[in-house]
Amino acid sequence: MGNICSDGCFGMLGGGGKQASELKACREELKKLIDDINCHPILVRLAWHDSGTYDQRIKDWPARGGANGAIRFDPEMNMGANAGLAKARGYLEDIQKKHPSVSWADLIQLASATAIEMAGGPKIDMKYGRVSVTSPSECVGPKSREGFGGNAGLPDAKPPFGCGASSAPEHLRNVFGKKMGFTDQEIVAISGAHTIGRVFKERSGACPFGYTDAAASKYTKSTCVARKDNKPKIGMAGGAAWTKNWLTFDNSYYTKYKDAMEDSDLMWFPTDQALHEDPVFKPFFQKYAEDQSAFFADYAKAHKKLSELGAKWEPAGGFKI
Ligand code: HEM
Repeated sequence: MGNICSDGCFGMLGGGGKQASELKACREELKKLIDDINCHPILVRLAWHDSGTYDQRIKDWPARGGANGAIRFDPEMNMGANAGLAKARGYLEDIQKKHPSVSWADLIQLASATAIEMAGGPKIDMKYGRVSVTSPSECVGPKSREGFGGNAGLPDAKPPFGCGASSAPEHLRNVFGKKMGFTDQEIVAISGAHTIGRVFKERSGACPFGYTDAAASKYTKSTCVARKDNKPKIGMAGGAAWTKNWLTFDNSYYTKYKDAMEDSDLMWFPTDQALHEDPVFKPFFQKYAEDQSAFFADYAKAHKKLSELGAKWEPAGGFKI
């Protein structure tokens, strides 16, 4: 019989103490921030790019990368793949100053999980207690990942792929499989995060749409409605999204991919296309299109895994809030 206390008992016994109550206070502040300025997507991206440096082939912390808060320091923040994310760090800075016992690594992951839920996505079974790195010298270098040309092995949306892969499926498996330890099914599930968010000319440069109404796509102008509750506000106008309701977390990334491929005001990268063309990815893509609850269940598991990659825990095993 499994040990039912392996993770959860810290939470059940009130483990984490002051940190747990401070994290709950942060969560309330995050909810208000997200509701006010609609920054759900950029918070999700910040957390994924903190975790996304993780390399399972490296054993030492923090050299192995992952969810350790290193993205807040310039050596990582200034990597090309992180363009635009300093804005999200700024949002969290004020909250962290008010709650210094909460680690940056935890705050970043809490913000992302809260953003997913607030956009209408699944509740993620998160745990906390991640230790944060404390200085820029603990960041991983852009070229530190064997087989990857830069960005600590974060993915490229289009060729040429920094790992030398000749196709998008091969690139996804190099990044998420070989480096980070995800299965093919988990790759398809976690990619569904693109059901929210946008691409900006000024950040990744991966689309012609940029800041302001003048440079926005049809679906990202300040008059557009994208939230699940249909509130008429989107935060900053501009960029282009994968879905029309890009502040709502649902399975439209899978159900409406043909729209995204055909409509020049929507985004669909070769790495998105790989998921419905590769013979092993495709059945999972179809399953998530047919069954939103299956997507939510698998997304929540993959997101939890991503949020814990490379982390060092205090107390050991972490705690629930
Ligand atoms: C499959 C590999 C992936 C590639 C190639 C990729 C690429 C990109 C690119 C180019 C952008 C636009 C950034 C900008 O211009 O501001 C973006 C945005 C975004 N990505 Fe990904 N991504 C990948 C996987 C993921 C994963 C695993 C997640 C989360 C779990 C994620 C979450 C997001 C979110 C939420 C945004 C929107 C950010 C915003 O609106 O500010 N992506 N991604």
